[in-house]
Amino acid sequence: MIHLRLLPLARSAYAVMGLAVLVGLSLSTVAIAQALVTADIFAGIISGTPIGDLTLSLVLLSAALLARPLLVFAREMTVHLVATRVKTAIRERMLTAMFAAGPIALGRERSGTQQSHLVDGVENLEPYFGRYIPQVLITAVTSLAVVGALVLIDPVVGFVVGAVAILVPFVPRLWDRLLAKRGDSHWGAYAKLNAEVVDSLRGMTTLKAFNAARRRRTQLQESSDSLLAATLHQLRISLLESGLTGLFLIAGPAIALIVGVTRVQSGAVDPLQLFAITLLAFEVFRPFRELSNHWHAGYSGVSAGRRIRDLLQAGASDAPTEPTTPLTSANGGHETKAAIEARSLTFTYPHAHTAALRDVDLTIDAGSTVALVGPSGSGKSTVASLLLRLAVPQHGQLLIGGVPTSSLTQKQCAEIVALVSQSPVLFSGSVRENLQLVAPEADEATLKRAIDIAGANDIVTDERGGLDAPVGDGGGLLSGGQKQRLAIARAVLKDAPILILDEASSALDARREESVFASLADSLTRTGGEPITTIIIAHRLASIRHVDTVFVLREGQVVERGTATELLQSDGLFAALHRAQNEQVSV
Ligand SMILES: Nc1ncnc2c1ncn2[C@@H]1O[C@H](COP(=O)(O)OP(=O)(O)OP(=O)(O)O)[C@@H](O)[C@H]1O
Repeated sequence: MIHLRLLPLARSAYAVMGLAVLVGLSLSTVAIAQALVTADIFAGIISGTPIGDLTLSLVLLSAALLARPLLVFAREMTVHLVATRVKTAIRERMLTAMFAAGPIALGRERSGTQQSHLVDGVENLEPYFGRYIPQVLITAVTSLAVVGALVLIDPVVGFVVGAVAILVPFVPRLWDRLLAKRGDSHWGAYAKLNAEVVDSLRGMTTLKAFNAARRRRTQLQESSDSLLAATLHQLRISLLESGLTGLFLIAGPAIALIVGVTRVQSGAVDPLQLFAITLLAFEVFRPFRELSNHWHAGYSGVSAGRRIRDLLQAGASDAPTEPTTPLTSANGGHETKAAIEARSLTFTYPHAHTAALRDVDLTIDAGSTVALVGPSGSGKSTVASLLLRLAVPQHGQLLIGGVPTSSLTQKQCAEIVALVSQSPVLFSGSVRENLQLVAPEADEATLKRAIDIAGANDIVTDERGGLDAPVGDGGGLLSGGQKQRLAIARAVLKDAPILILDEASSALDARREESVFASLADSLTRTGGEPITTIIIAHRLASIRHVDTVFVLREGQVVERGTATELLQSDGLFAALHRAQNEQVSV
């Protein structure tokens, strides 16, 4: 059965799949030729033909025997080629779609599940596209041709064999729906187990700290049992189907032989032609046997393929992929690139019931330093996400340099905005590799300057290995504060017009935080000499007392704005938060 809706997943490999079909057909032609020549030799031997007269047939038989392994080799190579093309293209498309969809859209899908789709799911497509689909065409053409040859030898035998051959692919179709359901639940159970394993590995410290490893193990055991049950269910149906198909494949040649014998007895067929009938009947059903084998191997690919197709469709973002609005020319100069404005900005996360931001109006001048403060969940990080265009507002506008983010590409926004998030991600490798991720061309001096500004010199001491000091998996060899400072250095290196520090220094002690901010304020001008707009999202209010403007958010709305001194005097939410923090400190 061909799933037409999955076929576009293999569009980059259509030509190689065509080649695989050609090689398969050549292999079938050689097999048929071998059957015919063998039948000729048998008939010759039985009828007492001198061996010399069979020389040509013997040479042809030898040639067929030599050609078959060569063609099998060629088939395996083309299957590999199809697999490589399909897998590379799909993984590329999936990654592009996942990047386009962004963390907000993908946030509901577990990382381990995404990993299963990307790795094992795509791997499972190999037998489907590499072997099964070409084999469908090879089977149709070969069986039809051989049935035609049988009809030429004897129409009755030919039609009977043809009728049985038609039944072979149709009977198992009765199971297709059930098999699809079982395949889906098998893939679902597999992806769930994988997601739980990934979660457990990532959360190993937490599990140990809360003495929850045993409970987690029980959970994993349960998921593993469900996977086993789903595998066995699927296997049972597969075996039933294989058995039935196998029965037809044995019965087909047997029926051909029985009909052939009766035709010989009735004098309609020459007894010597019985060899050709028998051997050709085997060739009618041989491709079906291969098709059945590939079907079972490829079925996991069908279940995974459906999920992959859904994921690709979900990732089809409405974001422009080509810049339609050049930021600089539209707004006459570099400086304006860093100006930010929100007009009645309203945003609700997918599947959320309440808006994270409601009717927000704010203006941030280019080159200024502002702070977003407010209680947890008030919408501060959401502003950062929208500036990076991880989503666009449902109502109102967010403008960068006078251009709504909805008219900008994600790439444009990523070029303009450097974000240090609450939990920055470091990649396994050295300090240098992590920094060069954003500035591949940066020389030693530039890297060291960024590290200096971020106050991260203790990470690159000679004992650690300097810039080549390893950071460990996810930055596991660094302390929380060191990770944050390295992430700040990385953002500084990006040299973007807008820098957002989202709780970027929460793990630093107050004195070090102050010194990092002071050093940032002193040095933050872009390479071209333009000042950088800095947005600081912070809970520790003492650290933002020098910013130009403080915006106070509550339940998605800006409820206060002004300098820290003005806000303290007005005795509103900011002053209340400030008092609460001071009380905590004095306790
Ligand atoms: N990916 C998401 N999907 C659904 N809702 C979300 C998502 N991210 C955040 N929210 C919700 O949006 C609201 C604003 O969240 P946001 O992270 O912007 O708050 P915040 O002010 O930065 O909080 P904090 O100070 O705790 O970091 C919260 O109610 C939060 O639960």
